Amino acid sequence: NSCCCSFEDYKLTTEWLLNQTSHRPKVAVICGSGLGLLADGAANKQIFRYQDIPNFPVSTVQGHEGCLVFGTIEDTPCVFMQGHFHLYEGYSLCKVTFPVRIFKLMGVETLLVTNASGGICPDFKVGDIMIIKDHINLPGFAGQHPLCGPNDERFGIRFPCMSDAYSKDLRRVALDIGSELGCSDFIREGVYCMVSGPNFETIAEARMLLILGCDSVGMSTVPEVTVAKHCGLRVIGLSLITNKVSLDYSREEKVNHDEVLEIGKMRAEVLQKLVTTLISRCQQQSINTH
Ligand SMILES: O=P(O)(O)O[C@H]1O[C@H](CO)[C@@H](O)[C@H]1O
Ligand SMILES: Nc1nc2[nH]cnc2c(=O)[nH]1
Repeated sequence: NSCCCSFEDYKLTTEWLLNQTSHRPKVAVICGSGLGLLADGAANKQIFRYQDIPNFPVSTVQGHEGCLVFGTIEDTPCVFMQGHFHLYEGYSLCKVTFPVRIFKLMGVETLLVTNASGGICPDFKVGDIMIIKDHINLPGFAGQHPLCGPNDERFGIRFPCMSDAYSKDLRRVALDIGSELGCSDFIREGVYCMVSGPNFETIAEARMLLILGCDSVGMSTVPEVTVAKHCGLRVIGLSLITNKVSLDYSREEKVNHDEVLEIGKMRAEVLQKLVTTLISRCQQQSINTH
């Protein structure tokens, strides 16, 4: 379970990208299932397919295009991952989180993670956008953790603090933008729980997650956020509630991945507006605090 990538692997990929592009991103955006279109608003785009980037994993899931897109949003240089990686694809957590350390070495300061998740909180509706306030690393409890193995001090310390994983300042900015855009009635805050997948939850599992304090559940994001915090990146997370997780044996609806992607399309426009405004404010905030 220890890391399969050496510092030289990270360096090689970083140097390859720095030689191929003149973009020097400050914000990295990870686009979750069906959310690759978040990159559409960027100008001066330069696109790399994952399969052409040395050491990069490739996307194997529908709704994950498998492209790294460099570009600018207003004046902020950004990089978008159209598709990310999951344990259930058979990747080690070292591979799942590989791009985060590349971003760090390229000079990125802020990571904006997005994903699709199932709503556990009974108040949540399909199409809600949940600003991630905190997470529960369920695979981590069982030893599936991206920081297991020898610690590389060049990235961060052995025992990183995780009590402030999601920037309080950026969460407030995201809430403000939501209200400016007139979306307050479907913007929420909550706790995201990662499970390994690939099956969706049984009803008993969903009930357990509710008792544990989870507001939504998905199969990603937590490893990337953990590695990002370890290496000192600022993190903000948005989770699109694509379905309600069944907590009741009498409910007949059955969740499927097509429905997850469909809700992504439905909320595409507003999510894109939220993300682009957030990126430009992130950068202003970072300038003001330096
Ligand atoms: O977390 P992302 O990849 O956005 O997508 C979520 O949706 C997929 C299942 O439909 C899983 O990959 C789950 O993690
Ligand atoms: N585990 C899990 N992942 C999801 N991704 C989108 N919806 C869901 C869900 O209901 N459960």
